[in-house]
Amino acid sequence: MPITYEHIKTCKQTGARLGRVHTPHGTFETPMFMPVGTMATVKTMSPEDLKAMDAQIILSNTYHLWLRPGQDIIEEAGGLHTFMNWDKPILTDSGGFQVFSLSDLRKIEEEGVHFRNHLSGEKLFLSPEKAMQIQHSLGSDIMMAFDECPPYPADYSYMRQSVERTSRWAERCLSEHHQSGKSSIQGLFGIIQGGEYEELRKQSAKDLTSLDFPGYAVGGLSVGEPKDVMNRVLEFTTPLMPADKPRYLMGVGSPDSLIDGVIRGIDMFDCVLPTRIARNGTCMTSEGRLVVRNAKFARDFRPLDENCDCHVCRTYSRAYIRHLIKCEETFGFRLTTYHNLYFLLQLMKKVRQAIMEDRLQDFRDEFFESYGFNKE
Ligand SMILES: Nc1nc(=O)c2cc3nc(NCCN4CCCCC4)[nH]c3cc2[nH]1
Ligand SMILES: [Zn+2]
Repeated sequence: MPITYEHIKTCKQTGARLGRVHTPHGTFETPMFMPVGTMATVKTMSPEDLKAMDAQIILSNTYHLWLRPGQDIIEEAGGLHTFMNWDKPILTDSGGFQVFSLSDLRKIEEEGVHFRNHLSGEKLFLSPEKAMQIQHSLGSDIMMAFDECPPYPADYSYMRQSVERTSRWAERCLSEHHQSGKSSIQGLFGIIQGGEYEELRKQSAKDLTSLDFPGYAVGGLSVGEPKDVMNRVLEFTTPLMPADKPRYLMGVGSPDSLIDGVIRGIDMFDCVLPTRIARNGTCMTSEGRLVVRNAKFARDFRPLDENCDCHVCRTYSRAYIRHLIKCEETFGFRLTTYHNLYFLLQLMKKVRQAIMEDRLQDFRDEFFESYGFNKE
């Protein structure tokens, strides 16, 4: 069993859990945020930067690495860990979401998905088996099943058909995985779909938990639905997921959504938000978002966040970082990216501490107050 979950405690104030996930490349504590390294790099960060900020696991993408450089090159390099010089855990998304969000979709069939390469326009085909073969070549510690992430909103009948097909695809992923001979060194998580429909979430959870996955994700969220819809879906979905296995909410990364997801029983998160907004000069701080490229910071020699102890905040000023961003200097993007990732990783460390002290609801209220979120 390459992936195991160790439950440490449940917060007495909320449903939040403290745990550890053991993988072939090491253990990470949960609740945990995963920096996204789509093209085998967390944009502008080195592995040393990621270790300095105590990132314990990163995410990469099957779809992108299949297209460029190709999984055969990465396999020849000895796998993704060696290729990118990251010796801690790696989770790879299966390509389901990327196909639907990046390519002009041609057709979803029982066998798989026909679409065009979003770079070259060439016709491509991705199936559950192919998605598993690519992830086996990459050698990720945690692989994701190949699923359909339906658009939001989607009507009930479409969603039901999609859930049933995703469940059949999950079975095909599992059998491909067991036939690969890699099931002792790589783990596979199932992805629960069903949109905002409780009956379909129940059906999807029943189908997938009847198959023995070492962990489960909640898919089909963070696709444009309002936050209260996401929170409602989590409230009736996480109780359907095994308590003794990791629960992963895909594509979620704003500070309020992370805290609210943890309170509803989620252990793992990933999102491009911190790294993406960093590259347009927007920073997450304890007092809310700070758009450092704004002219008002031209002579502001304070750190990005006066409550942050990261290397960037101890060394550089808003004025200097604003200057670099305005000049499109790569070093500027490195500084905002480092701080944003550090901010979210520190937030998760404070969340784990609050769970240990049974005060996560209080922590949520304090954080929302200072960050400027409404505390509804
Ligand atoms: N295999 C798979 N299945 C999903 O249902 C899924 C659902 C997802 N939902 C998101 N949302 C990403 C939202 N992100 C927010 C910041 C800007 C870019 C988009 N990523 C996802 C990835 C996913 N991967
Ligand atoms: Zn900082």
